[in-house]
Formats: sequence, structure tokens, C-alpha cells
Amino acid sequence: MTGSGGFLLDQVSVTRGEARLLDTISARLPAGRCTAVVGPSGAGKSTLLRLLNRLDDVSSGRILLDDVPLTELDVLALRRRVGLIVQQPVLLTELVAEELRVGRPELGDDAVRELLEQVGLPAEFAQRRTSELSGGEAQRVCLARALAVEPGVLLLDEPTSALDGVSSGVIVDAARAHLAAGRTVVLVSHDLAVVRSIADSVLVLDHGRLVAHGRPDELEYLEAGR
Ligand SMILES: Nc1ncnc2c1ncn2[C@@H]1O[C@H](COP(=O)(O)OP(=O)(O)OP(=O)(O)O)[C@@H](O)[C@H]1O
Repeated sequence: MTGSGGFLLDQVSVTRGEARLLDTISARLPAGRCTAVVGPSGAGKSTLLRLLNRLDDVSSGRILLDDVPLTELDVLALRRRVGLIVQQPVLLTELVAEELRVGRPELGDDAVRELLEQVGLPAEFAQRRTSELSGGEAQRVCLARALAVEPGVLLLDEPTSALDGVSSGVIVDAARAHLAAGRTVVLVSHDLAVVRSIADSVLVLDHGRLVAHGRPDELEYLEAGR
């Protein structure tokens, strides 16, 4: 495996009560590449993403990051390496500048400004109250907070959901910058045009099963809506 930030899913299943959310998934998500996870609503895409930084755990099977089982890594250290941007942003502090320092307390004012710029927010936002942000602004701040710790892997869940077209572009740009720096992106998206433009490989899930896996140009699923 070249570089770092590559995952191996080995016969991964997740069950909750009677429900089988993921069913014996095996796949390699290469380091330094963008893997997209697509499929209909309820297919298990968010569940799969949450396994990768251990917000959820597998019921059976195992996941390796750079050949080391996730269960052997310290969870907090793992989450610094693997940043997750979720559908519903959760902000933890009162001011935006504090929020960007959550995982990086030593971050200077210039770095705060640069991060805000990177996610398309003006420098004045540093002093804004997090409780007064719009949904799209909150998601950008969450992205900036994740970027602040310079994770090797960025997990992006449904980046277009709470966002207008402009900020969706910001998140896709951040994903591209991350890839250009040789880092890894795993992207859950319903936006097949975005997936075609950015993904190196695509996992297609349906009812918790991996029904296809290949390059975007190889997959019938991505022909839909073209
Ligand atoms: N704790 C749980 N117990 C039982 N079922 C659950 C639990 N969490 C999620 N599910 C179900 O598991 C399935 C997969 O959910 P998941 O959020 O991973 O789907 P998704 O592909 O991301 O969907 P969407 O595109 O709508 O966001 C859904 O049917 C969901 O209702």
C-alpha cells in the first residue's frame, strides 16, 4: 500500500437488533484516493462512514487502517487522523474561533482566518456566535474545524444536504485540495455528477450489501441521471 490513510474492510457486518445495516462488506479504500459511497436512501452509506472513525463499531468482520486493525488504535488518535463531516453539523463552543481550536488549541489568529477563507467564510466570522449561524455556515465551520487538525483522511457525508450550490462547491474544493495534498477522501453523496468528477473508485450499496465496486466510468449506477 502506498502512502497512508488506506482502509481495508474485511467481511464487515453491522446488525442492530433484527436489522442488518451492513452485510459482509469487503473492499479496499486506497490511500491518497477518493472513494465514493453511493446508493439509495437507507442503503447503509452513513453507517459505513461512521465505522471508519469508530463512531459506530462493526458487529463482525474487521477494518484496518494502513494495515492496523482500528480496534488496536486509540480512538481519539484515530479521530485526529480521520476527520468526519456529518449531515447535521454539531457545534461545541460559543464562538467560531473557539470552535476551530477544539482539536488544535494552539491555532493562531492567522491560521483561523486562513481556515475560514478555505471554507468560503469571511475573516469576521471568527468572532461570530456559533448559535447564530445558518445551517450552511455551521457546516462550513464544521469542515474548517475538521481541516484544522490536518487529518490524513476526510470522511464527507452527504456534503450537499444542508448547503446551497456555492457552499457545496466549497466542500468539493476542500476535498480536491485534500486529494491534491496526497490525502484520502471517502465521500457519501447522492450527487452523481460530483461523484463522477471526483471519485477514483465507487462503492455501490443497496440494502446493506455491496452490489458494485469499480471506477466511475465502469458503473451502470452512475449512468442514471446523466
Ligand atoms: N440504530 C439503528 N437501529 C436500527 N436501524 C438503524 C439504526 N441506525 C440506522 N438504521 C437503519 O439502517 C439503514 C441504513 O442507514 P444509513 O443512515 O446508513 O443509510 P444511508 O444509506 O446513509 O441513507 P441516506 O442516504 O438516507 O442518508 C436505514 O434503514 C436506517 O433506518
